[in-house]
Amino acid sequence: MKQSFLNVNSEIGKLKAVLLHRPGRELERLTPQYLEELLFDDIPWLKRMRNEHDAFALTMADRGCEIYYYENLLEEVLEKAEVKEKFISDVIKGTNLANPYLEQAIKEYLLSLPPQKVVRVAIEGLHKEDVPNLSWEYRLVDYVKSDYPFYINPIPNLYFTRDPGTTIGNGLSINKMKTPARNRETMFLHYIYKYHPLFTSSETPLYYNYTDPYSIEGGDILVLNETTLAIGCSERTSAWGIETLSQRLFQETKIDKVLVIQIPFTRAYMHLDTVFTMLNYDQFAIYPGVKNSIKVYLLTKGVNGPKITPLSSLEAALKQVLKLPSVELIESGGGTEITAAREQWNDSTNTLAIEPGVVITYDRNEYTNETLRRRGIEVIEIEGSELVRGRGGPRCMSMPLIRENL
Ligand SMILES: NC(=O)NCCC[C@H](N)C(=O)O
Repeated sequence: MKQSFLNVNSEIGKLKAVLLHRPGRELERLTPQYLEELLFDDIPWLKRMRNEHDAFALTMADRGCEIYYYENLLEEVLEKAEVKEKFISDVIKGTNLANPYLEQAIKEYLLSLPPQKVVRVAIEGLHKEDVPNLSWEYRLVDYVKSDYPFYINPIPNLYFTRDPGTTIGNGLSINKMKTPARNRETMFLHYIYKYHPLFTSSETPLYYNYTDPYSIEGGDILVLNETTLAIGCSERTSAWGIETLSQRLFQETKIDKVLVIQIPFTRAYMHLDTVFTMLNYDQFAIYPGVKNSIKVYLLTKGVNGPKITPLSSLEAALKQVLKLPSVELIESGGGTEITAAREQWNDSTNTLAIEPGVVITYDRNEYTNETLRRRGIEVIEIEGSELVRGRGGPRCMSMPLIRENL
């Protein structure tokens, strides 16, 4: 068996392959009423959003990175009839239709569609108006739920490909999402992992699965180097999720240290990478508003689970685990509290390193970008006026599959 297709041993090695999702009609199904449930704060304009996303993809491609898209990989996987049928059953299982007759009617409808259309419905959702002639045995639940517009919810967060899956070394973590709004995304990744030739023709260890009980999301996982991860303990990533993944990595891989960075549990910084990212060997971006509330713990191999050691400060912890004489924590926002908070909300700290010292950021975060440049970082700006409305930046919108080793 060939060695794994995946290879990510750092946050900053030259990016060679990445998994993206180009925003589609699922975004046009957001209405003010369901924004909170679907984890959005605003309604993006899809046409411009897609242009911005295409420019983001091109920026990476121009620097030698191969781009894979969820939609294409899924379509290829669903070419096999038996996989398509299983996939449709799993999509339906994840809905709350609550009537087996309705489930059966929707299953039959989806089975009649070609793979491309099934994938589109699985992403865009199925609005009641999409299938006006659907008929099934009506039960009380159908009357009770008649005001709800969807049979299958759209999944507008799929373009934040960072969160459902994480490449760690040559293996994969298919993450367990905190909220139902994002569960189907991880199910997609599981189908790709299980059935796509990229994975079936090689050996890829799986360290975590979406069926595991404790939540852990990719925006919280940073691969600092070959032997060290940082994992945010956050609104989305649970302490038990961190222990479980760490224990498995300690047993099965070269990883022997996990730096747990606890941040405030709040919507504005739902993942570690919304306040802290790696820019270069010894340089990091940090939102100053969390500096005083961060707590840090080191996990190492232990007897009944990882050994846990509280550490005094993030800076000291990074020096210790990376064996560096000094590290530079560069504060976002250009030195003003208000600007820092405003730019953090617009993902100033969510930088994506595409090689050491070279990052992609949103152009709107002028003060942070200027600060990074003054510290010697090459900042490549992309437009993100629409993309940002989902509360994520370049790091959130990318799942690295391959990075060159440093
Ligand atoms: N890594 C990230 O911070 N991803 C951003 C996710 C935003 C999305 N609307 C969410 O709330 O899950």
